[in-house]
Amino acid sequence: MNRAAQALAPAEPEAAAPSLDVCDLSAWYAESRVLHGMSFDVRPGELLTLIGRNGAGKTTTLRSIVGLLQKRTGAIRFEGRDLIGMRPFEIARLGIGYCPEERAIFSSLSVKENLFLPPVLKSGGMTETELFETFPNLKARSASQGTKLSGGEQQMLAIARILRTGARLLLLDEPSEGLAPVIVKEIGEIIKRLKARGFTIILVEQNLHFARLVADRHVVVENGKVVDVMTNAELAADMGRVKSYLGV
Ligand SMILES: Nc1ncnc2c1ncn2[C@@H]1O[C@H](COP(=O)(O)OP(=O)(O)OP(=O)(O)O)[C@@H](O)[C@H]1O
Repeated sequence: MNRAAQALAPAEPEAAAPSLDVCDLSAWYAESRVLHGMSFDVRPGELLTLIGRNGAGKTTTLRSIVGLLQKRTGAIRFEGRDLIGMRPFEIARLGIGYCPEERAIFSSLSVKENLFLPPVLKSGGMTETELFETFPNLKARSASQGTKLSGGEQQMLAIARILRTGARLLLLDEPSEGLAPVIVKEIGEIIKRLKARGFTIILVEQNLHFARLVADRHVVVENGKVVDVMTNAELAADMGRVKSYLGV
């Protein structure tokens, strides 16, 4: 292309700014330092997994993002705003939803009561109709008590609950844990649908097979640090690379 044509050519579109940008994040439980300078980013609409051995610091990373660990340094920018120094309720209001590993379903409340427990924090959250369309099993069980639900139904309820709040960035901690393969597949389909609706998702996951089915990129965590980042295609082409980190 000659110079005149170059001058007229449209500029390359800039890569989308990250939705979440974690930079040199360290975090402590009391005096015990668990994260040692974590850095990674997530682009809008992307599904990123955090994978690594037990105790690597994946859950702690999610808890640091949402402010449940207050002793943290570095930067965590969400849509350009630094979350370090903010309280959990302020972070939730920005549109970040956290679904913890223990699911935290209230056993004495019905499905519907559990669903409506967290307040709507931001506009754009799913309506009851949309939620029950996305989670038909929950509609059938809407009057059942939390204790009567299967593990898979509890997991679906825990995810559905944060979708009502208006969160656009979802942090999901091991949604496949302890569930039968057929239920894991259903959860995978739901996560794919949420991604198709434009949610940005960070998924902590030990189940590599599940992670491969839903993710765009994978961040490998070891001893509170990022030791590798790979696209889903790179993971599929070289499973040995990630298995060596996980020791499986
Ligand atoms: N409440 C706590 N107080 C003190 N140390 C903790 C606490 N929770 C976790 N840790 C420690 O922090 C480290 C990281 O734990 P974390 O739960 O983030 O790991 P993980 O990668 O999510 O692994 P897992 O899959 O086992 O949950 C571990 O050494 C763990 O023992």
